[in-house]
Amino acid sequence: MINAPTIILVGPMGAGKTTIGRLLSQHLGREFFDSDRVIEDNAGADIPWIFEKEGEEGFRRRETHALQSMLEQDLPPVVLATGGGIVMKEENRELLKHQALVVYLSASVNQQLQRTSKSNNRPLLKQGNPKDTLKRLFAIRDPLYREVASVVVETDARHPKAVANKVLDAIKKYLKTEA
Ligand SMILES: Nc1ncnc2c1ncn2[C@@H]1O[C@H](COP(=O)(O)OP(=O)(O)O)[C@@H](O)[C@H]1O
Ligand SMILES: O=C(O)C1=C[C@@H](OP(=O)(O)O)[C@@H](O)[C@H](O)C1
Ligand SMILES: [Mg+2]
Repeated sequence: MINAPTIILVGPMGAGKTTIGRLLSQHLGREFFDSDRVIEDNAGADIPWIFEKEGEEGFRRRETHALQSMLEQDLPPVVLATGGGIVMKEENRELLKHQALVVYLSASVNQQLQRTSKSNNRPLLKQGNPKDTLKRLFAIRDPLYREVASVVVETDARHPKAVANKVLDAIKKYLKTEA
């Protein structure tokens, strides 16, 4: 068990935030949340529906609200997976930097493409060429993920369990240097 604050996973679509977050929460005996699920539960609708009816702007408003309400609650430390675009708003980045231990799960564009190709629920990858979109988003967002993260873990060609172990090791190392 480690004595860390709330752990928040950031990174691009397909980095494995949802998958690794769940594994980490099980390992740490903590509750697991995913901001995308919180948004869907609050809206009573899924993400494609929200994008269709309210546009990306509406989704981002809901995302900030979900992040704020999660971090404002006086919960014991949890594991929170976020959506890939959470770093786009400065107010979100400020919350992330100051309220949690943030882990950036990084992945190459090819790996992101492979991992996102099986599902149909990411509206940003439904318009245009998905590889070009992922490349464009990576150029904008990679520096923002690095800005908010205390720890960066590369996920390419690693089984989810191996990634989760790597994250735990990286967190322990980070906490030691902070102590
Ligand atoms: N390290 C990994 N190796 C292989 N497949 C992975 C890995 N991490 C996640 N996946 C798979 O990739 C897909 C996307 O993962 P997900 O956790 O939803 O990513 P994110 O939440 O970052 O978009 C899922 O099908 C998941 O099972
Ligand atoms: O990168 C993004 O802007 C998005 C990522 C998605 O989450 P995942 O990163 O878990 O796929 C989801 O929040 C939404 O489709 C928008
Ligand atoms: Mg996810």
